[in-house]
Amino acid sequence: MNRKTFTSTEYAVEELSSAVHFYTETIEVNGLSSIAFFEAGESYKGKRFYWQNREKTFTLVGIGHAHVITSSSEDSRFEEVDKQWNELCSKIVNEEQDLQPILFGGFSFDPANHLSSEWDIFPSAYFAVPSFQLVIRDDRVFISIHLVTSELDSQHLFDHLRSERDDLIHAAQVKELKPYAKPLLTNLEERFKELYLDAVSHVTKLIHAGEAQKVVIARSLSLTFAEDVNSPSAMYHVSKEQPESFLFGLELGDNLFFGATPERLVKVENRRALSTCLAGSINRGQTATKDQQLGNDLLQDSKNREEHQYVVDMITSVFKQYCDDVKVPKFPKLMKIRDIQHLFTPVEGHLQKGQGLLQLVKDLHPTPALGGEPRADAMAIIRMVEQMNRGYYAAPVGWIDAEGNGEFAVAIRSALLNKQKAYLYAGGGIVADSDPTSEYAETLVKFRPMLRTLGGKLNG
Ligand SMILES: C=C(O[C@@H]1C=C(C(=O)O)C=C[C@H]1O)C(=O)O
Ligand SMILES: [Mg+2]
Repeated sequence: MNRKTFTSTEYAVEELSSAVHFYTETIEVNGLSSIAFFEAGESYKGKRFYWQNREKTFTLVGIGHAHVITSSSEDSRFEEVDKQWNELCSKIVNEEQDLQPILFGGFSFDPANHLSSEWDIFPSAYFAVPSFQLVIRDDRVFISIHLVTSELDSQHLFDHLRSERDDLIHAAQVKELKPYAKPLLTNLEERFKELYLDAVSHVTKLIHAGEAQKVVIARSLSLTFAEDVNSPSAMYHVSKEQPESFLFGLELGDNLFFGATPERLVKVENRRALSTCLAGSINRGQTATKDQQLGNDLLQDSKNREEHQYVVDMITSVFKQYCDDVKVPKFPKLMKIRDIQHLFTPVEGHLQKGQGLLQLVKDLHPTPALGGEPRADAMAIIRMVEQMNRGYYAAPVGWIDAEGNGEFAVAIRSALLNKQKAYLYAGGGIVADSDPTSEYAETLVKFRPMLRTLGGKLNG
């Protein structure tokens, strides 16, 4: 068995030995709840993941690790993940199967940020091929087993996995999903609130002085609960809170990084690439008329249009390097989700030969929706003024298959849960005209879905 040994911060990059084989087997089963399956894998706690796309046409759950791919590199993590994944795929034994194994995981926002934080055990890239993989695609449910091994007699290992798979399916089918109680919150702290307000006003000055055009500044909340909150209940609640979003959950040790994000970074399906420019925000209205009025105000607001346009220009220019037939609508539309409305512009194109999803992720991250413009200046300013480590917040999270299809979302509207503690993150795009109190108010709205998920509330 090819095992990796790593300490909390350093992850070894291992070459796969030539004797390694990657065995897979997929069966189709009758209806199964994805959350019940995730929960059935409780003995694999710390080694599970969950994903559902925005359209709800694709759900993915991973239990256990057949193989882990990580990187602690600052500048070649995307290439390392890509290379190791391609190498592993070349070891697939039974390739004729329709359903290929999937690699799921995420990257940190800024690997050059070395501030010690709640994210310390997360490497700059962390991906896994699950031992047991559930895929629900267009209402059909598939369960796969994956085994990466160099043992000559792998048959008994595989038989063992088959019987575990049957137990997982059985547990997920017979167990009634109990409506989990919301966690009981005992403390909520706005971390570094004053620092955040100062940072926003400082950044507007830097922008006036020509140091950058846009910089996204974020802050965080720290929550404490009466008891440990488990991952299945967190995933259950988040799936109820913001249906019009990508749902994701990624366990590592005692942590669950999870959220409900409306923002797609990039999707590749049969060489067609899609991205979503999302930036510019306003509240939802109390009535339909008021809501429409707010939406129209947002569409015409020059500060928000400016925040948005940097994102459109940047994503368009990356797409033009990688794709043919790039299409970008001239004007943004509204994306309305439960608590907030955003300006959004879809960008699409046809991937050129030799280009792939992870290369696009590398060049797109961070877009000016989460970093700023120009990118390098904005990142330096964020490192200087934010006084926190974003960890995986605002960074790419998603999956890729053996054919290079896959999708990455931008992990906003998210939280890091660790037993009795959770950290929530939210930010906003600062431009020359930004005002600290309205930016603060915008983050309050962006915290709402994860706060509700975790049983908390903030006024404002
Ligand atoms: C930074 C966040 O959201 C981003 C910032 C937005 C804005 O400032 O208008 C809008 C959508 C996102 O791209 C967040 O939710 O934390
Ligand atoms: Mg904004």
